[in-house]
Amino acid sequence: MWQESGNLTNAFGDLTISSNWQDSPDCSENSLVSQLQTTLDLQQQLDIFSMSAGRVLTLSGLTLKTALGEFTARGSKNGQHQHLVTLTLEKQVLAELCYEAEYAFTPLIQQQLLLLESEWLFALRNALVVSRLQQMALKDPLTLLGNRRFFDDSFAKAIQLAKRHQSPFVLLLLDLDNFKQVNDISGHSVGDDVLLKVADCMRDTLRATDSLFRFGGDEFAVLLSDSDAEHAERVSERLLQAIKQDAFLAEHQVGCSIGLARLAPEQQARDVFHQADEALYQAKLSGKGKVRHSSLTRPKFAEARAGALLAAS
Ligand SMILES: Nc1nc2c(ncn2[C@@H]2O[C@H](COP(=O)(O)OP(=O)(O)OP(=O)(O)O)[C@@H](O)[C@H]2O)c(=O)[nH]1
Repeated sequence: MWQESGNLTNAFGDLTISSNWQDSPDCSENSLVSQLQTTLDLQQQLDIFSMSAGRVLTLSGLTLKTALGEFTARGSKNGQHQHLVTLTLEKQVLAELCYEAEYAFTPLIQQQLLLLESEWLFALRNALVVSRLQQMALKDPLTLLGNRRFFDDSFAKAIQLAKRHQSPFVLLLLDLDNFKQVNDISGHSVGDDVLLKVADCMRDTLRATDSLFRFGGDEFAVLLSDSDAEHAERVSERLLQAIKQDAFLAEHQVGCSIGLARLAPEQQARDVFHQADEALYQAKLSGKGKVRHSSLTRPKFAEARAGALLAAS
C-alpha cells in the first residue's frame, strides 16, 4: 500500500510526497495510519482523523465533502476561522476537508495538518471505493432512488423502529397509470424521461426524511415514518397533484395510483406490504388516479365520512 506516491494540495499549493515517503508514516499499532485502516466507513475515518487533528489545534468542527455526500465529525460546530483543503491522490481529487476553529490556521498549523492528511489518503480512497460500490448496489441506476434491495432493508428497519418506539408508520406504494403507452408510442428513452420526471416530482413533494424507492418498472414506494394515516393521505394527495400538474407528464397522459397501509400492532413487514399492495390494486380497479387505504389503515375522518355517507343513503 505504501509503495504508491501521493499528492496533497492545500493553500500552499501542491506538496509532493517524496519517494521514500513509504518509510515515513508511523504504522505502529496506535498510529493514525493503523487506526484509519481499521474501518472502511467514511464517518468513522473522519472521526478518527478529527481526534488526531484535534491534537494539532483545538478544532470546532471538521467536514468531509465527497462526491458521495457530506460527513461531519462528531460534535462539530461552526468556528470563527476556516481552513479548506483538497485531498488529492495520484491526481485524483478524493474529497474536500473543511476545518473550523476559533484560532487562525497559521502556516505552521497548516503544515502539521498537511502531514496528518497525507496519512489518511490511501485509507480514504479505499473507503470511497467501498462506499461507492455499496451505493451502486442499493440504488436504481436510472432515477438514483433506492432500489428494491435497499427498500427491503430499510422497510424492515423502519418497522422495527416504529414498533420499538410505538410510533405510527405508513407504507405508500405508487404505480404509474398508462405508462406502457409512453414506451409504445414515444419510445423507451421518453419512457425513461417520464420515470425521471416522476422521481423528481416525488423528491420535491416529500420531506427529506421520507425514504423513497423505485422497485423497477413503474413502481415506487415511500416509507412514512412517524406518520399517521391522515398525514399519509395528505402526502398521497400532494403526490397525485404534483404528478398530474407536471406539464411533461400531462403531455404523455401519465398519472399514478397509490395504495396505503398503516402498521398495526402485531403486524409484520410482509403484512403491511401485502395490504398496501392490495390497496394499490383497489386504486387501479376504481379507475386509476386514486389513493386507496387498506381497510386497516383507513383514518378516522375517512371512516366518519364513509359512515355519514351510509347514514345518508
Ligand atoms: N422506459 C422504461 N420502461 C420500463 C422500464 N422498466 C419497465 N418498463 C416498462 O414499464 C411498463 C410497465 O407496465 P404496466 O405497469 O403494465 O403499464 P401501465 O400502462 O402503467 O399499466 P397500468 O398500471 O395498468 O396503467 C412495461 O411496458 C415495461 O416494459 C424502464 O426502466 N424504462
